[in-house]
Amino acid sequence: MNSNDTVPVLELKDVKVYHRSRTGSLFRPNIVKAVDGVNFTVRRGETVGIVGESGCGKSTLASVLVGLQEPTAGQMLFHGKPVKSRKDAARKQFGRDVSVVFQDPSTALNSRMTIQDILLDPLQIHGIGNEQSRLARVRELLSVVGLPQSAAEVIPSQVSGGQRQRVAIARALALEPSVIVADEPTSALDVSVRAQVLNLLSDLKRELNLGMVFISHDIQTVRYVSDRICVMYFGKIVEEGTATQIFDHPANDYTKKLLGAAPSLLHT
Ligand SMILES: Nc1ncnc2c1ncn2[C@@H]1O[C@H](COP(=O)(O)OP(=O)(O)OP(=O)(O)O)[C@@H](O)[C@H]1O
Repeated sequence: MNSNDTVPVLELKDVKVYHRSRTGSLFRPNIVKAVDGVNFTVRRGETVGIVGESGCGKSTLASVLVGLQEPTAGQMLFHGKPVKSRKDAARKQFGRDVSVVFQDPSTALNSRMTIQDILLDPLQIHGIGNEQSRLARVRELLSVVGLPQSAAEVIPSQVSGGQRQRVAIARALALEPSVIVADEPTSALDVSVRAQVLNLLSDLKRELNLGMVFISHDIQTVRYVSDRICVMYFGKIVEEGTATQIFDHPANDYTKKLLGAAPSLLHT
């Protein structure tokens, strides 16, 4: 870890995301506290897992972390500085530095573009290099995620689900981010390829000194990849610790319940 790694790439301070629910009346709306006062950090070189049941606010938190959702209250810091509105100049750097891998690569990738064009897209949008260097970067990205060079020529539906998620990971890496937010990245995949994709993410984190936010409803999967685990319940982080602390000495009743209900690794 060098000195830059001591400042979190992303930090949330008492972040809240509240929605008006469809129930309730105009005068007395019901408020859904999707994220309710979350403090969170992620640094380069660490994987922070966020685990909790469906509806606890994981995806909302992910969308705040990648800049898709403005918090109702609280603050997000990027390399120690507040991230302001979408028009803020720092947002461009933010867009390069924080990338996302979604649950389902079938919907996350443009089905009509070749894999080469999918990987060229972020490089072109950010005006990186020339045509030749961009094509070289595509070849490098394919190799980094363990895909054959021939994959460049085909469209996403012509490769397997696991390979499609590798394409999504390659796209997330294209701009050399500091942090990747992976929201249920293995849940839509066949059980037989989940461990391969998890191992790829862990290897990339180590080799590229990435920060990783790994979000899943499955505590065993989170344990497999995470250095630190945050347990989420009804919009709040109710417990945080290393995998050993959480698994061997859970302090919170909800964590204990999650552990009690945890199915065997990677098989949900
Ligand atoms: N735009 C919205 N309007 C109203 N309620 C919302 C909105 N977005 C999310 N919610 C509610 O906020 C809560 C948290 O949702 P979120 O999708 O973040 O949870 P989650 O833990 O990711 O669940 P899942 O794993 O099922 O996606 C849920 O009760 C959800 O219904």
